[in-house]
Amino acid sequence: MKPHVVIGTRGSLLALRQANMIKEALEAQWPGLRVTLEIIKTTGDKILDVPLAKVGGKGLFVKEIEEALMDGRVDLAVHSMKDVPAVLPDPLTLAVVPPREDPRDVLVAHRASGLKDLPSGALIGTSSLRRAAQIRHLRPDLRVENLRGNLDTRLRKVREGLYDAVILAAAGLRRMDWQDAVTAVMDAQEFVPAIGQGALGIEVRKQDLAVRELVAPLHHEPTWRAVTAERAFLHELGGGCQVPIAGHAEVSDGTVTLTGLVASLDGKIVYRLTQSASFGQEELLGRGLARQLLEAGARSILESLMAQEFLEPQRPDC
Ligand SMILES: NCc1[nH]cc(CCC(=O)O)c1CC(=O)O
Repeated sequence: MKPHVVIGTRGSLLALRQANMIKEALEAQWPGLRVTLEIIKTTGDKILDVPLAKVGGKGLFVKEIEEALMDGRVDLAVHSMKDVPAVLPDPLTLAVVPPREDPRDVLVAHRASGLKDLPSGALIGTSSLRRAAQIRHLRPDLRVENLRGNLDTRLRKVREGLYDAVILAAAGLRRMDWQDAVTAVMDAQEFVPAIGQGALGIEVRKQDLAVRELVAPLHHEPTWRAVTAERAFLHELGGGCQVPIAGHAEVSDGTVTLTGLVASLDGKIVYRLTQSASFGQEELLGRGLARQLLEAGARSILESLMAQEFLEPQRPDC
């Protein structure tokens, strides 16, 4: 057995927490194994004052970590699946997807019990086009402003009253043990989460069989099926962070059920479909749902967004 493995991770509190969860799981599984963390600063961590949709390049939060993997500086990378682009560099692979945390979005509000009772004109902070479009669709009377930064920064800005509310992933708050901040949990059908939200992915060198064997016990098949369907959907749409795309799959009784959504930036147009398929058909399910949404009208939304000069195709979801 390999005596020592190095995990590459971003340096945010959430990324470190997630990397430590995997470190602890590996150490519990393999007594005597030494696991250390190597913090890597990514482009997404360096550029904080620009909306994610306008920061260039794909795999904003993963690229530098993938380089460290390919150089052999680290042996595995722990990512939030929603930051991982649909296509990985050839020498690397997603070896393992551990059990998913709550995939839903939550509202953290200053003085309200949910999205429905925020006063007209209330200011919502989010950097995600997906969240902004869905807020505007449900509550066109609210104001949405770009807000980036790590979880702790965003929570502080609501607490200090700079925003009336923010939308965050339940998973991040739960992993940090900050779920007390949650005002309301959004229904995943009504407010569709990001592709891969709540799931982690462990990326490794394809050829590194020793590391693949070490991480194999952390794999969770149902999560893998759900995330595979969601990512096939994203890939077929050719989309990412610069378009309001959402996708959420659930797994039960041999069936995967996928809901996909494409919206216009202003939230006025929303295309949403739900479909099921049997185990083994996850890729087809995701691709098929994407094609149906494109036919239904999503194609014209995507084309007009791609035509805008600051946008480029194939970017990660956020
Ligand atoms: N965009 C940053 C990011 N990447 C993953 C999570 C949450 C954890 C997860 O989805 O697993 C978050 C924070 C958020 O969106 O609130």
